[in-house]
Amino acid sequence: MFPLVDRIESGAAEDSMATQRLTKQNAAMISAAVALRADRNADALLLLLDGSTDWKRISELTEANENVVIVAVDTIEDLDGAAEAGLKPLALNKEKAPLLERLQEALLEAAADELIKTNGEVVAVYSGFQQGRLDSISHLQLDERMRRFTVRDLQTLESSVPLKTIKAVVDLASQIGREGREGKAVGTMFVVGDHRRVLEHASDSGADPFRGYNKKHRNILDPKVQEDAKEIAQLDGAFVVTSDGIIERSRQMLEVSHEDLKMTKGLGSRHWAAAAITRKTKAVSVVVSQSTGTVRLYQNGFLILQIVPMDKAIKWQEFAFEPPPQSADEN
Ligand SMILES: Nc1ncnc2c1ncn2[C@@H]1O[C@H](COP(=O)(O)OP(=O)(O)OP(=O)(O)O)[C@@H](O)[C@H]1O
Repeated sequence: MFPLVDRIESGAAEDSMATQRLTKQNAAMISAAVALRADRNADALLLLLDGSTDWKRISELTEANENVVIVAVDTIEDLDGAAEAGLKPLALNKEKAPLLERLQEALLEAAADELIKTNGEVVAVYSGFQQGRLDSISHLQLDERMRRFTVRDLQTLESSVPLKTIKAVVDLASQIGREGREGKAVGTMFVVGDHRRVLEHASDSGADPFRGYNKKHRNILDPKVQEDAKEIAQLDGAFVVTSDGIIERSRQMLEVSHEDLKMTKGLGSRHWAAAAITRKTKAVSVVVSQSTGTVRLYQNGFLILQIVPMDKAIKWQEFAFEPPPQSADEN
């Protein structure tokens, strides 16, 4: 009659799974957040948890049958049973990332899945200071500028490249645009799909660090490969990616004429090349602007999507007090 309970119990018994205990403290914090959500009439409640838990109990505590309750953990396995309990499960795949990055990713994913509006309000509960102990509640007002293409937007592109690949590339590009590398803004380009024809218009701009590796180590859906790509994105040239997500080449200069293209003023040669290659081939290109962090996606020579980055996430470790410059005092 209650297969859900069985599943939670058998799941919790597996050693490999991370769990979040529902202590009295944790339950009290969740109840407080539920009250705050109701008081503020926020769109959703977000529980950022360290692992699997008693989803049925969470569902009862949060009155999930009447409200949008998002439960975010790092791995999909830990969410087993959450959807059946009436919760909205989100796998972040951001293990060991700083808290704010996980929180931001949860909000972005929730907006992309249309669980919350990009200008909505969310009450979030999370462990801000001590793992496993829900000690913090935030009432967040999302920014109008939080734009991320929704899955529906992307589906219009699926004709030439599978949605899974485009989503992974756009996610990676958005991260590069938002985070840069070692404090510096980074611009880059990914040309995805129809790679043989793309390569007819490409030449090496330098030694290609991906060359010679087997496919497993070039799969852009793999988080480790994404980290490698972030490093290489600092170098000149484009990534050429197959439609199933394998980085075929990196550091490629594209040579394509763009005489017949119409483009927004102010965009430079990277953007022109990105648009032009999608005119000559069936590829989709995803460009990160170094100057603004904006991600643009081109298909058939046209701009299809534009994702303006959210305000950069605050990183605690980068906080350092700097006295105001002398000249400011003198003015
Ligand atoms: N044809 C091309 N193929 C691949 N990469 C290119 C091409 N043209 C330019 N780039 C890359 O783009 C970099 C920046 O060029 P440019 O400033 O003209 O581009 P942009 O479109 O204004 O981009 P951004 O907004 O990032 O500054 C170059 O250093 C080079 O790495």
